Amino acid sequence: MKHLIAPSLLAADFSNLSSEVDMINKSEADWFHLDIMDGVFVPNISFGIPVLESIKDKCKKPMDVHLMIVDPDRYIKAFKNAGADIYNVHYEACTHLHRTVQSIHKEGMKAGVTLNPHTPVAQLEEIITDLDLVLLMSVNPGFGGQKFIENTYPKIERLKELILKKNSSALIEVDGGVDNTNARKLLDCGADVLVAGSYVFKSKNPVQTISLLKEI
Ligand SMILES: O=C(CO)[C@H](O)[C@H](O)COP(=O)(O)O
Ligand SMILES: [Fe+2]
Repeated sequence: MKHLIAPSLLAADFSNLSSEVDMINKSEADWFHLDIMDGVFVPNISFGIPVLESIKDKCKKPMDVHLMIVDPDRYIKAFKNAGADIYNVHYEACTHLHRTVQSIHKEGMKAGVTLNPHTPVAQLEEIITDLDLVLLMSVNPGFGGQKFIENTYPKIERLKELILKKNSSALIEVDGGVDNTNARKLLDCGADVLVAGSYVFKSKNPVQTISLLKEI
């Protein structure tokens, strides 16, 4: 499978959101990556359901929603109604992860589980066959523009091994500090989806930057 690119709107110009969405629609990007932060699970607040609702009809590609919030179970239906296609919850925020994954699927969304940099992939051993996606954080969640954590490479390899061992079809997504210096190696280690925020939106030509990531 050709790898997928999911630009993170966290780094977009919010005063120009509509044209940023159009830019992604026109580009070779595969998904919209939407970072939801509640100021509790992570020390930052981003945007929420009303913003997604206002762009959902404009977004012509799947909406990959990354929930950096406590108790993500409470908002499964609300985000589904706001246009989410993929509902990515943090392992660290879920007490009854299996039930959460069931609820996400019941709403007709793909279920993703995100791991913070310190959380071992082995924590997913008993649930990996139920997942559509595992998102590995390659920075500590909460902010864009942070430095990529090098331990992500062997972590991808360990996750890939687990996925193969369990015959799971889960995709591996990597999020945080992704750019042209690490993308090739991330794909070689087994990543299927690359999230990129600052690298795309702070570049001179974001459409071209997305193509560059896509053609790696
Ligand atoms: O989840 C996130 C932060 O918690 C963002 O998706 C991530 O940081 C992308 O931004 P950048 O590419 O600038 O690191
Ligand atoms: Fe994210």
